[in-house]
Amino acid sequence: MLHRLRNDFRLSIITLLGASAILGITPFAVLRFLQGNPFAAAIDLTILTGISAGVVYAWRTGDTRRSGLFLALVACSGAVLVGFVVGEPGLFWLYPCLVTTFFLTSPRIAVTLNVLSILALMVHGGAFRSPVQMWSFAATAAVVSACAYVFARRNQNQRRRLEHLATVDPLTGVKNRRSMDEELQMAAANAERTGLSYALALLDIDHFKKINDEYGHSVGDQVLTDLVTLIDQNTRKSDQLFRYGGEEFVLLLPGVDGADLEAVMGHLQQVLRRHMKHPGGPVTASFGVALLRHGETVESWIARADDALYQAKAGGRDRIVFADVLMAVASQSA
Ligand SMILES: Nc1nc2c(ncn2[C@@H]2O[C@H](COP(=O)(O)OP(=O)(O)OP(=O)(O)O)[C@@H](O)[C@H]2O)c(=O)[nH]1
Repeated sequence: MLHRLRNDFRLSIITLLGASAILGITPFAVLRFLQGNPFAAAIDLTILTGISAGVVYAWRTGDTRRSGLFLALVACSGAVLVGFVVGEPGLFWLYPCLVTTFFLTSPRIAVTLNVLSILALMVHGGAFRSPVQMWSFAATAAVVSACAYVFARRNQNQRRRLEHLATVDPLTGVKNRRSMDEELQMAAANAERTGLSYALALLDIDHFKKINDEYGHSVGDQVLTDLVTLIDQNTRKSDQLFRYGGEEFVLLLPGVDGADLEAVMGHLQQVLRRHMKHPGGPVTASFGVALLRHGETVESWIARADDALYQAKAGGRDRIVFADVLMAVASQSA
């Protein structure tokens, strides 16, 4: 439970806001009932039920996007209803809601909800003693919303930048090993569910250390970025390339197997041979390819591709070894 709270920002916000709302609203529900206003108490109780349902849904399904939106809707409509029924004292409840919406849903939806809530109270008008009070309320609510919007946009941009830094290799711009782990797990789960075939090609540039040593690191870096560009230009949109480490890459190919897979890999090898160069001549790569087996773990899948790559290197490099046919395709002379 603590692990989920620590790793899922929106779930932790939903839980915190849910708990605060329950603690904050419950005494008012009781008070309003005791003061002889059962209608207002019933509204508070409905809001509490809605918030609790949203929190439970978020925990059960992990779908914090929908539950966040639902909670923002409950909070805003609840605050507006309280304003209608209780009048002036009820208006104060809208302020925490105007801020909360930005934590629960996207800034654009939050702004829309906030504007609609403020307008609803103004059009109804019953909660205000005078037009001056109504316009003061509108102005202060708009300022609170604007500040929360600026803060939320900044927060969203920073989170996106952090996500990018954590998942993308800065040199080549392809996804890094961390994202690869997630994508391969998703591929394995999808294969179990739909029966779609998935191939994994482990690709390693040959004698890369020599290129670095003889021509410098910047030439080595250029070879790495050239390789990524060439693979990007010569694979399907659904294929995904990851930097596995150093000069090693993983290419994930969904929906291809058998002779088609051999053709795709053969074509890729030809393209790299023809176009990948350094100042001293052509650059080649070795490939280990494995198809995901039924019920196989991602670790075993990678290990089989790694074994195949090892065979390709041991067999003389610049070749493709398919783990599944246990046969080296000696394509050096092709
Ligand atoms: N330029 C550059 N070099 C890197 C980068 N990451 C790793 N390397 C280098 O890649 C080289 C990998 O060398 P090895 O593992 O010996 O592999 P190799 O020389 O390609 O030999 P084989 O794979 O057996 O053909 C090392 O010299 C690393 O310093 C990088 O981002 N840029």
